[in-house]
Amino acid sequence: TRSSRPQRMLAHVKRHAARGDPQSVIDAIDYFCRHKEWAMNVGDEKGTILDSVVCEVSPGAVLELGTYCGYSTMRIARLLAPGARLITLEFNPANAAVARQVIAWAGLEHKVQLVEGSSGDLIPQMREKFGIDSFDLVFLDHWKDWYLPDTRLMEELGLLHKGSVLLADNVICPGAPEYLAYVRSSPRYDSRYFKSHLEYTYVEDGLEKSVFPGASAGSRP
Ligand SMILES: Oc1cc(-c2ccc(F)cc2)cc2nccnc12
Ligand SMILES: [Mg+2]
Repeated sequence: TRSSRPQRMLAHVKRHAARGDPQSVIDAIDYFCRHKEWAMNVGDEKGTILDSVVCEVSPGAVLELGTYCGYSTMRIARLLAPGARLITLEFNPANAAVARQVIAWAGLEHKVQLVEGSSGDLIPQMREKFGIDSFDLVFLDHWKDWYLPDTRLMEELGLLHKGSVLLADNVICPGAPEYLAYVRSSPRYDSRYFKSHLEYTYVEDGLEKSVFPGASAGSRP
């Protein structure tokens, strides 16, 4: 049967990127998506914003919702300090299989834990299964309808601490209106929009960065 786009992307990485060199893997994927086949990686333009937020937060524990082929997983993992951990959740087993190979080609598998399944099922297991107490940074890049319910779930489970940062992709295209309304209106978040473009296109899109000021904020004094 015909190969999938993620499989063709992986083949391109193996042909053009150097093992153990994350930047060359990132560059190969960007080349593939810009010149051969578009794919829904966060991309180089929004990726630069992601990089700057990761460096600013310098997180010890990161959760990524939506791995896809591992592009943003690598962008985050390559910037993590020794001992820092990135857990990435992917719903689609075929995509997860490709992502594992991409992450391994970059030599970043020791910094990343890729877990297959739905975020709604896995988020409640973070403590017991992965020994995570709370996340310093969460990158939301899965199905837009799940941004808000998953955020509420993380709040309720106490997985966000004072200063935890939520960074959400695609808040304009495809769009996450309910999520945006929530983080921008709730006294519980300081939210800021980073205007950019949909990966590899001139269509507007952007990232929303929302800092969780702490569970007490917004509740009655
Ligand atoms: O970055 C993204 C872009 C798109 C997407 C698809 C088709 C279009 F026409 C426009 C945008 C979907 C995404 N789904 C999940 C996570 N990230 C996505
Ligand atoms: Mg995206």
